[in-house]
Amino acid sequence: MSEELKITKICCIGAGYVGGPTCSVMAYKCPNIRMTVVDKSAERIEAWNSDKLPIYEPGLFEIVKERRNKNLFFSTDIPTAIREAELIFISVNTPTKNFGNGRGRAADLKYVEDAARMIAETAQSSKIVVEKSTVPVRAAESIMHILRANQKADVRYDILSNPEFLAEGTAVADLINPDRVLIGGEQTDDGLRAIETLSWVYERWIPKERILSTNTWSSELSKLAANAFLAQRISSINSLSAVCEATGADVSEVAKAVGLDSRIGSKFLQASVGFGGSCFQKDILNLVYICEGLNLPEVAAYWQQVIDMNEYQKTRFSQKIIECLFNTVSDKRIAIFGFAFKKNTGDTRETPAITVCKILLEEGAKLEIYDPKVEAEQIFSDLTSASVTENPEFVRQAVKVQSDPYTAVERAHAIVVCTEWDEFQSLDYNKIYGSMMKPAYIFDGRKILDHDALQKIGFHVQTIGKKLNRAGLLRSWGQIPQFN
Ligand SMILES: NC(=O)c1ccc[n+]([C@@H]2O[C@H](COP(=O)([O-])OP(=O)(O)OC[C@H]3O[C@@H](n4cnc5c(N)ncnc54)[C@H](O)[C@@H]3O)[C@@H](O)[C@H]2O)c1
Ligand SMILES: O=c1ccn([C@@H]2O[C@H](COP(=O)(O)OP(=O)(O)O[C@H]3O[C@H](CO)[C@@H](O)[C@H](O)[C@H]3O)[C@@H](O)[C@H]2O)c(=O)[nH]1
Repeated sequence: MSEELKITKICCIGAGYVGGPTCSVMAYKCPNIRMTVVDKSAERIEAWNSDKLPIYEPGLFEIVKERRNKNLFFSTDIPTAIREAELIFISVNTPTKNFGNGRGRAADLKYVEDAARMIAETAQSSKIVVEKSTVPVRAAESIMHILRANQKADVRYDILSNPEFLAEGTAVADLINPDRVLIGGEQTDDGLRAIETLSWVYERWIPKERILSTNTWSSELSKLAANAFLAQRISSINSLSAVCEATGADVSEVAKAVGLDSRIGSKFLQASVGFGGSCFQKDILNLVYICEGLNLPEVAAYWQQVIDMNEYQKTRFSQKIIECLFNTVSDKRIAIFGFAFKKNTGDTRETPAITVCKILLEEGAKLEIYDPKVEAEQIFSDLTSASVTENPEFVRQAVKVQSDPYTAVERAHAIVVCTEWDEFQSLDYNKIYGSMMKPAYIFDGRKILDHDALQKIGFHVQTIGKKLNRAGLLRSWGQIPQFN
């Protein structure tokens, strides 16, 4: 790599779950590159510059503390950061559109377009612009149009696609040691040179053989495809969890037996209450929308089924709770253990806990919610949103957020585990049993608890993909049984 390809200043537009951790790790691994992460939200930037970062990720605070104000800067001064940078990551949100054409399915690219326009207005020198946000196939073309239509003399732009594959809760580890880095670009001399330049940055800490380059459209589609494949595995095992509950098979045993086939592999076969998070549903809906637009209805229907199965699983689990509690939860106290969409994050976007709580609230339950990382304000904001209730005041009265699991379970009829936080495994369940109403129920939506031990204490335990109730199992033989 020649010296001229070296990058010394990078700007990242969007200081969210991707922009923040990605640039922090880049700053940590590339002390000679000055990273400036900008955002239009002054509140978010203030938090990145404080001791309470706006997102929780294991190991992130330590890295930020080490590099902040050395070669890692968080700022709202977007024009200056754009002007100074040689390479710009666009890492803004691309939510599902909630209006107009493609409502509920297409990705809303307005933030990406805003970022591209800001670059076009501000840049006074040539830039490599890198699409890090997850976007529909051919979105780079739109960015290119905007930039090139507003190009000043002596300013040129190269556009790259460099999707991010980090998972929340393990973002720092994923960024330090990724399975692969994907860089898509134009297959021209200029395009290949831009790919080489971005690759040079990643090569500061990632072995070159893990850096893959493709054409732009393959790179954009690969990101949607990877998420669709991962979510499809979860929906597949979740579909089988229903068969297990109806037959006496154990989904963990099935997943193990299936996953040991090296052609299938063991990861992402953990049956659960359903997948959540800001990406899987959004990206598959986007893929479905693209397929419909390409007049490929069979392909669209195939991927839509992954989402439909996930909805089925969340509803099925919630219905099971109601059925087991004698078909009524009206005025019953139910402790919800975990609200985040997975452990080790405070993120609640598309968390299955919202669906479970919504259904229980509609049936008149009183909820006592405990999550070690999600703020009460966030839980109330999620549960009073228009998609959950028409009556926010009713929800505020029916929900309490507790800062301690033992308080949450006092006089509760049931515990529902919605997130697989490790700490739920080491609670004192004898003490918990003592303070609950009887019969005391536990619904383990994450399959993390010791069900035998809980049953010995006296709990009635229900979980995903395994029938624990012996009487129910006997009843089920010779017929297609219901849950209990
Ligand atoms: N969250 C994840 O784990 C993850 C992983 C891989 C990829 N992605 C993708 O990365 C993208 C970003 O996701 P995220 O979770 O970080 O989103 P986020 O909502 O946490 O952060 C996006 C940030 O961009 C800022 N922003 C929006 N428009 C702006 C503008 N014009 N100028 C300056 N700032 C602007 C917002 O204020 C916000 O802080 C999405 O496309 C997402 O699909 C997310
Ligand atoms: O076997 C499994 C694995 C995961 N989940 C659930 O699936 C959801 C998503 O989990 P995960 O994929 O670990 O987290 P995300 O942060 O959503 O990461 C996904 O979405 C990101 C955004 O696009 C991608 O970058 C990552 O590669 C991709 O894993 C969570 O609710 C998990 O609890 C299961 O139910 N069973």
